[in-house]
Amino acid sequence: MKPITDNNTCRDGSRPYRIFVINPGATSTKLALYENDRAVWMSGAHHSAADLVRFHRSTEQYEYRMDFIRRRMQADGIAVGFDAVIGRGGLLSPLPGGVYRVDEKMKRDLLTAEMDHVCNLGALLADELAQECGCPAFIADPVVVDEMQTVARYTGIPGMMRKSVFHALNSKAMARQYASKAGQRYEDISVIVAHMGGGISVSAHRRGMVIDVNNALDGEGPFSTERAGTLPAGQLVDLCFSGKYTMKQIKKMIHGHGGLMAYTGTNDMITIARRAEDGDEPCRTVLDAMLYTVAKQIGAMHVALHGEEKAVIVTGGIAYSDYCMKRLKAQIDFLAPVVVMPGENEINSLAYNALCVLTGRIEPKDYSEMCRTGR
Ligand SMILES: Nc1ncnc2c1ncn2[C@@H]1O[C@H](COP(=O)(O)OP(=O)(O)OP(=O)(O)O)[C@@H](O)[C@H]1O
Ligand SMILES: CCCC(=O)O
Repeated sequence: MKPITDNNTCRDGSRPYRIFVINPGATSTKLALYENDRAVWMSGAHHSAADLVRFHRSTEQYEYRMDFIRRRMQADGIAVGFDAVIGRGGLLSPLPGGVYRVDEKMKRDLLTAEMDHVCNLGALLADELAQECGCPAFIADPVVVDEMQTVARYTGIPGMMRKSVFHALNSKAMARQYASKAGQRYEDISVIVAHMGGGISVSAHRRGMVIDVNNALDGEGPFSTERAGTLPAGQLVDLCFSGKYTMKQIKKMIHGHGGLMAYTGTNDMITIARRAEDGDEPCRTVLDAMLYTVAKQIGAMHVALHGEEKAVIVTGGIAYSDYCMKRLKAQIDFLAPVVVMPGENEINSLAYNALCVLTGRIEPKDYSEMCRTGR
């Protein structure tokens, strides 16, 4: 994170800003307390499948996650007294990137969101803690950031438009970090970012705007450790009408039990890569196939950017895998320099965004107003 050197204390200059960060993930909750740009407390845990199996929709996990947060805070003596609370943004209406104040409409929209993902809880959890201490709650660069160019929105069926749903927060943060290290502004360059986590999104960033990206949640693009990616439409239709599966079962094949999980029985890339390296031929072939779909998607974004990208950034948990990175790079390094930035920077960038609001460097956007006027 870029260090803050000016105007980074409370308005009266007496103490640093206290920013509480909540990042609910599919199988984890990550928490942090920042004083200005410094993390003074970090906590979090993996939630086991056994713990989560009783919940049908992610929003049903609200009490469970809030209880987890309070227990972690209590255990480490973190009192509720903050200048801002910021959470990961959820599946709202499509929005331009930026920081948004949590408001009543946002909360209602998250509770009734068509698409289900636990990131829908970020704003709701943040709001409860913020209300308790009378500070503002925010989200930043939610997964629905939509800056797609018009031609990227079309499908071959009128009325069926593509949606921009991707790892916006981390992808933009990594692209900014790359630009800053190269002595440039994110707003002045083009880059491709491949986020390889539980889902995989490959986004084309042109001068600060993501002009095209695969919908990582809804059957588009590469297949991933647990998602099916783009499927042959005709065969999918046949499967849906075969009478063998319920809608819920088909959705599970696409999202959750698809991809490498369906072929290998695990969604853990560490295990899968080890098996491939140890000579498990079927495992190696399907992993190669997944990496091939990622490489092809990167090629597509290269075209979207007219080949003007300064780099292809590869990020997310899978970017830690030397095995995967070596095999991916070999397929794409003729396009542009490949920069591997493993892991994710979500907690850090959420805190940074909140600090920018508190210090007046970012004007938070009004979600309700944005929905009403489209601006
Ligand atoms: N050191 C590592 N080597 C190889 N793979 C790793 C390593 N660490 C994590 N992974 C893999 O990364 C994947 C998870 O990545 P990440 O934590 O970015 O995803 P997530 O937060 O669960 O989902 P998403 O990023 O889609 O929201 C898992 O398949 C995990 O096995
Ligand atoms: C769409 C971004 C979140 C995910 O893939 O899990």
